[in-house]
Amino acid sequence: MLLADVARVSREVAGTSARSRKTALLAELFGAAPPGEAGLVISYLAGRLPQGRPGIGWRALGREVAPAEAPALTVGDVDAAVTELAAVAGAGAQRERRRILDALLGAATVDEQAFLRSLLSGEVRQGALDAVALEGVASAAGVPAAELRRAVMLDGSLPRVAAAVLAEGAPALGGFTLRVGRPVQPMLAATAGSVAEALAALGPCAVEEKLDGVRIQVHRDGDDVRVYTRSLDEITDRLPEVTELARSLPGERFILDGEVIGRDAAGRPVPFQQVASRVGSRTDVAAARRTLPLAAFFFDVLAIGDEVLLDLPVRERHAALTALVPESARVRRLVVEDPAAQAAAAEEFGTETLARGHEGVMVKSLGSAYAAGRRGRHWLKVKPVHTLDLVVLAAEWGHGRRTGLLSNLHLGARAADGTYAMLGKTFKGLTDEMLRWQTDALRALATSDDGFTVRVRPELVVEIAYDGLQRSPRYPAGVALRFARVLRHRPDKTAEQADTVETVLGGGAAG
Ligand SMILES: Nc1ncnc2c1ncn2[C@@H]1O[C@H](COP(=O)(O)OP(=O)(O)OP(=O)(O)O)[C@@H](O)[C@H]1O
Repeated sequence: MLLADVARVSREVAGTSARSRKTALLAELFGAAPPGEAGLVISYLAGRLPQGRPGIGWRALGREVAPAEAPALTVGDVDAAVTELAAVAGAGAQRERRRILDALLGAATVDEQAFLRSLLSGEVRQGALDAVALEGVASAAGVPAAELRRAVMLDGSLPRVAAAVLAEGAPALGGFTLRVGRPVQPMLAATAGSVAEALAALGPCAVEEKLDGVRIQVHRDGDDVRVYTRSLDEITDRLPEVTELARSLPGERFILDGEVIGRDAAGRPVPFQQVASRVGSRTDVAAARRTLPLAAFFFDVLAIGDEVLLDLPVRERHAALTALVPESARVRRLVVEDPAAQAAAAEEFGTETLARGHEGVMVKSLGSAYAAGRRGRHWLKVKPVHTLDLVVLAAEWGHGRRTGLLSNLHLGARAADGTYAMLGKTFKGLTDEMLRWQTDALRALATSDDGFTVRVRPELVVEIAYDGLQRSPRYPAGVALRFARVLRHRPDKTAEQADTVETVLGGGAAG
């Protein structure tokens, strides 16, 4: 398929607000794409490169290259060039990348060049497009969107499922089922203001301790154990203690959902930052393990043997979990069959969980299924501090002790049209280590630098605490954050998972 067709449809989809029209445009494009290329087309439309972002600076991308007269470049050509770019390493890498880039841009028309530049720079990340693309694929392949959505949820990749269903039609969907070794999008939680509010909303429920660590999905198939993060990255090698635990359990094949935390000598949980830094470090895992051993606590089981448990209610999944995992490796929980009679006990469970140093509680409806990849209202988190996940839009160079470091962050929430509305700035809460880390991370995302402010691609998510909102005509949403402070960077989250202006204004933060 010609890149020109993808670039044209991308423009048309961005230019129309009617969802049905967007779906029709995409269905037509997917119908015309060879099934083998459909996955690439979807990725490009959403602004994603399957190879990840190649290390090309905005300067190199911005240079002028004489365009081709007529469109001839195919998406396959682009994919080959990006693969080549990604493989370049060693001395002279920059020159070699430039050569490949220039050849690619030189083969593209003016319109295609514009599309390629935004694709390679990552400026256009249309996360919202996946949902419409899914409907477009369903329509092009003649399958119900709900069935396609389930297959994508189980497989984790729309491009892969789309390629199969466009080639083989509905029968291909049966091939996508939960498999050990293929991570599934974790279920997410919404927020409740208090334990009482959560009980009132859910009825019979389980109140669980909410551990502030790193989410893990553990797959075991015989001796083969794999551990994935919530963004489905494999981290098996970094967590030998989890692998050992999984191998010791009385089941040959299963998928578990849980959290790893670190504990101090007194058994209290250590701050999240320490756990994240342990999980993030690839070097000398054995030494890191000695310094901070981690412990896994499971709260759900998604499959045992050939049986997929996702559609079973919490009550039954938990019975299966109890049979598989000893109490010492499960999160503590209180079953509340009768919310009216057990309100005080639930409240006390929450207070006691906080006293033991945990973040809050998770309240889960006993009758609910596991909604993978969804933030349903069946899991409600209750935390004393309200937080937001916002996207860094720019950062200002620091002064004094912070000279040479990117400090003051410009924070934005997702707006309905796919852009980001700035809600304020903050440099509070950042430790020296966080400043160094964010300076490197933001430099890699830079799109411009005027000596004061570095503008960046909107990709880095930070979790902030704030005291409330104040009216502010200077900001696009008409409000600004009061006393925002950074709690942590969230490289495990994508900008599409950040909070929206709507949640911020509604006061019901998702985080
Ligand atoms: N008992 C539990 N049940 C479910 N999740 C738990 C539990 N204890 C801790 N967690 C963690 O809480 C996370 C959800 O809460 P929270 O919203 O605070 O986290 P987050 O990482 O900011 O994610 P998000 O805001 O996207 O839900 C889960 O992803 C999981 O890592």
